[in-house]
Amino acid sequence: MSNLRSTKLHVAMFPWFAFGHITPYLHLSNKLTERGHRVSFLLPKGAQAKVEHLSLYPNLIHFYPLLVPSVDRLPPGAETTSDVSLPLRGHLRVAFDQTQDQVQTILSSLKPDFIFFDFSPWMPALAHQIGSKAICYSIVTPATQALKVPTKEKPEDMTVEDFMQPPPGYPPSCVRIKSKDYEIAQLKVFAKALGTDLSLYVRITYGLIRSDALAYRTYHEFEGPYCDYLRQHHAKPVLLTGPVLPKAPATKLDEKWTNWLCNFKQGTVVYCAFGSQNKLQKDQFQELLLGFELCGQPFLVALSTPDGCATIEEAFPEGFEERVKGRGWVYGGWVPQTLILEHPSIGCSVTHCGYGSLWESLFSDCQIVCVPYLGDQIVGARLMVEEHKVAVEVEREDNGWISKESLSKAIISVMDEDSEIAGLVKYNHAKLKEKLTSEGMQERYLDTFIQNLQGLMD
Ligand SMILES: O=c1ccn([C@@H]2O[C@H](COP(=O)(O)OP(=O)(O)O[C@H]3O[C@H](CO)[C@@H](O)[C@H](O)[C@H]3O)[C@@H](O)[C@H]2O)c(=O)[nH]1
Repeated sequence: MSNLRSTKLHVAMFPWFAFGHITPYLHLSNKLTERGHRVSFLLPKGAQAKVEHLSLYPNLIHFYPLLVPSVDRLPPGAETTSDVSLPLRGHLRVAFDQTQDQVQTILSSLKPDFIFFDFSPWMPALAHQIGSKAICYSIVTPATQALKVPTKEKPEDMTVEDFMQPPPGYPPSCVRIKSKDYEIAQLKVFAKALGTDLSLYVRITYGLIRSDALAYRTYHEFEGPYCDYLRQHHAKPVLLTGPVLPKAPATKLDEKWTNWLCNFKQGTVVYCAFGSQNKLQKDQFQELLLGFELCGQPFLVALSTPDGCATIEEAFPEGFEERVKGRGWVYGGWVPQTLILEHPSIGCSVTHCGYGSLWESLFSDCQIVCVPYLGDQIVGARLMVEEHKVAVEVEREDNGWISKESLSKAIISVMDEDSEIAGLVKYNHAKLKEKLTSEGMQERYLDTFIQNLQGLMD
């Protein structure tokens, strides 16, 4: 064992061509190289310049740029999901698969000990051919994958109806997909083949089935039963890295934000952001703003400009700016979320429950309101609301619409100090946060993760 522990690993990373995937893979790479291991990182050529500043150990993290082939209907030069609208994502996956020859040439010469991948079901065969182990490293909550383990011989045969029922042996849990039109529509997106491409479900599931081990960015203390269920169902090791959030930036929150936030009492400002991918329709955007207005609290909302509008101001509801002057700020760009969540005036995080934002909200002292959009975000919200009871979820209408009353009601329910639910989620959140932020926990998880990898080596 002591020999194994001193073995320095060489890990290759090949995440899906999306910054939401590349970034967490890079955060893990930093943690591996901090311990003296070596990382070879394969990514689209143009993406390298956008992320290499995140690499903390440039002497141990080596980037290998890939040329993303031009594929029918893909805009020229498209490399990542940021360059491609939702309906064309299937074509990007085709281009992603067509990098296989380049990937094979690079990996065959590197012969890493491990290859981490998520969306390339062909990777395990390639890895085994060159004597590497294939680790399916998922950047979303494992509870999502536990709910959707294939219960038919072929993942292709799974239907949306199959996903509505938890699979046999699924942990006793309230984490479920609800039979509402909106949630069913999200499942359909996941299960439907796009153009010539496999469905996302089939693509991911074959990766899970063929890999040597599964890895997740979570703690057993947060969603242990789902990890255990996956281990049992797939009959292979399930390794946990912990959330691996990057260290808070050394910089302080800019005056632009602090000057405004300082106008408000401690714990009163509602912060809202929906991650890197969500673009709302103008009518839903306006309704949400009216919901913030209605809740009566000060608010800082960072959302992208809705579809079809040139500026964020153009999308404001009639008279909104005047009415909320001095207590509401709607910002149409990128904000320093982790620093904002730490500001003492912030008292509530209204989040889409992307896995990164979910962890950041959990590690803050804010009350949490969940507004999930995509499949894994819905499951993440259920974990927070139904399982751990640390948050509330905004009620949607069957078709997915969120009314101003519904948003405002959810915010008031956690911000009104006299409300029973506010006290309950605050108490549970504080208890869970204490458990998840105990001294040295993240580093211990990473040490164990690496030992487990070393144990997988022949
Ligand atoms: O104005 C902003 C908005 C976001 N962030 C940061 O950007 C990251 C966003 O990550 P995440 O919360 O995971 O959201 P998305 O990028 O939208 O998430 C995509 O990737 C996630 C996995 O990482 C999935 O769970 C989601 O479904 C998928 O939409 C977080 O660290 C935020 O702190 C900012 O700093 N400023």
